[in-house]
Amino acid sequence: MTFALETTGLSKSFGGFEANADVSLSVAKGARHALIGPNGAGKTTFINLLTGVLPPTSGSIRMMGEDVTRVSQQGRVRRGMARTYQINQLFADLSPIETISLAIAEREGSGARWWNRVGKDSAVIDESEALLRRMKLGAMMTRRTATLPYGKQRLLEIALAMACKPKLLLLDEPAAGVPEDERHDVLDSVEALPDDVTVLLIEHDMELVFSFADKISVLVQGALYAEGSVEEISTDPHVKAVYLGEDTHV
Ligand SMILES: Nc1ncnc2c1ncn2[C@@H]1O[C@H](COP(=O)(O)OP(=O)(O)OP(=O)(O)O)[C@@H](O)[C@H]1O
Repeated sequence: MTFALETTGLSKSFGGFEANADVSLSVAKGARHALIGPNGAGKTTFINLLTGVLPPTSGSIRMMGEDVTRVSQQGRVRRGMARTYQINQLFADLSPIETISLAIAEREGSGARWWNRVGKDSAVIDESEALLRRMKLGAMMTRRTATLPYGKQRLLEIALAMACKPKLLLLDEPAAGVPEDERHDVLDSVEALPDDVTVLLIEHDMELVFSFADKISVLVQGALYAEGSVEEISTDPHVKAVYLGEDTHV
């Protein structure tokens, strides 16, 4: 079987400290896979290895069957990998429609040309508007990004990743910092992502993980600790003991 993503024995050491230890994880094509684990378990390090931000100490990464362990960050993006970040990294002075149109034009190889004739390429504008509506940003697409509610800014980050037309989307804590009254917009939008996009979600919000995932992997102290369905992981006494505790909002 060809997986959308497959790591084999992936390890990363910082000095003598092993942040990822022999992680072999397979994400099926079209999966809704969640990676959970306590603070400091090595989730962000793992994403940084997947995206090529950090080189692994050992092990390999395959994407759609191809070994990408030594492929650059840009090369992985070209092969269909997109990520969102834990920290908001948007252009504060642009509107969502400008941000997404620029990303789509860039994808189509006409970034600078499009920028010189803002608003003239109707195919780019149409695709941007459709994407923004799908991400519940339709009513705010012309506002300055800096003035959007925080939850909407997080949705714009996902829309920006989706503008690359990814095959594999890595979502790094999309609900982190989102106020309670905006959380459901994020949950709904993540659930409405297209079926043909494989999604690996890193998240502390267990309500989002349990409603979204068809498979969950648990990372503890850099190593894979358990894997299974929502039912299996949510009822596993060992996982509960090391991670979930009494409260599902860790
Ligand atoms: N560049 C680095 N140099 C040294 N140690 C690092 C580096 N990056 C991460 N670490 C350490 O590796 C461990 C795993 O960190 P990481 O950020 O990957 O965990 P995490 O599971 O994403 O945590 P959180 O849920 O808090 O974001 C931590 O102990 C961290 O201090």
